Amino acid sequence: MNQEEAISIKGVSFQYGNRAVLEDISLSIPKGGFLGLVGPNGSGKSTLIKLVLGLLPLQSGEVRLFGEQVNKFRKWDKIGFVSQKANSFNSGFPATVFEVVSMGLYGKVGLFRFLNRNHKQKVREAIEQVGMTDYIHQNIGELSGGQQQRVFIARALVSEPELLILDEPTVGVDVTNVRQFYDMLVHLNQERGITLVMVTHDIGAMTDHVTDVACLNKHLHFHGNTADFAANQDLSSMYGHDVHLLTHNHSHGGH
Ligand SMILES: Nc1ncnc2c1ncn2[C@@H]1O[C@H](COP(=O)(O)OP(=O)(O)OP(=O)(O)O)[C@@H](O)[C@H]1O
Repeated sequence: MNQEEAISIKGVSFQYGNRAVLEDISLSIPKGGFLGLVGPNGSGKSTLIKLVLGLLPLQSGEVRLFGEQVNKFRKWDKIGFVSQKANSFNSGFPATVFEVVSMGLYGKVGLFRFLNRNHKQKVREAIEQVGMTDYIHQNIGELSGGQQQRVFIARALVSEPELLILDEPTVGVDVTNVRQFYDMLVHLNQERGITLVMVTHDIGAMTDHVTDVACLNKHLHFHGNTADFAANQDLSSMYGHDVHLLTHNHSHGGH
């Protein structure tokens, strides 16, 4: 058992009915890492995340969180999760940014109206960490997709997690804001030391920011640092990195 690992996955296979979707996955994420988990539609990414979060029962293999087996793990406030379906509030939803982020403390304080000064300060700090202080009293439904995602990250941050798992957080975020969004994640990772796992299709922006990449398609095809991923021509083109290189060259005058 290694206490330096936030997540340790060993020999995990999973099937829905008799259909195998994960086969013999072994992958560990050190504390302080920033992993991008990539793979095509239906490759098993969400299934793997659900197994890590204890939302699906293990069929074979082992998952440990901070050294503890997932089925015995109890310190769920160490782990934040933001799903791709998070930003689905309509414009009439009657809750402000402050109220939505406060919900991240419900596990601790029971009800919103019982928030004490210390809790309110934590809520304000989480909102500041994601750069949304100017919108603190605005209704969540009136914000853009990218702004809503920031608010959901603040809600996950308010209980001061050590590990944050993000499932396709840039879906619905427009291209110009994606880079800022990644910059914010890098800040959380480097300045706050929060371990990040990010499931994404967005290979281009992702490889500029994460430290490690895992490529999943039922099997784990690759796990290593970003430079090794980029240097592997077969993997890069299979998982879309060539698209990024073309765009990159173009933005430097098409040389
Ligand atoms: N509850 C379920 N019952 C049966 N099959 C499922 C279930 N959930 C997912 N699957 C199937 O398992 C496979 C893996 O799904 P999963 O959601 O893990 O993939 P994914 O990589 O997250 O996909 P996407 O990128 O499209 O979100 C898919 O073929 C999917 O149809």
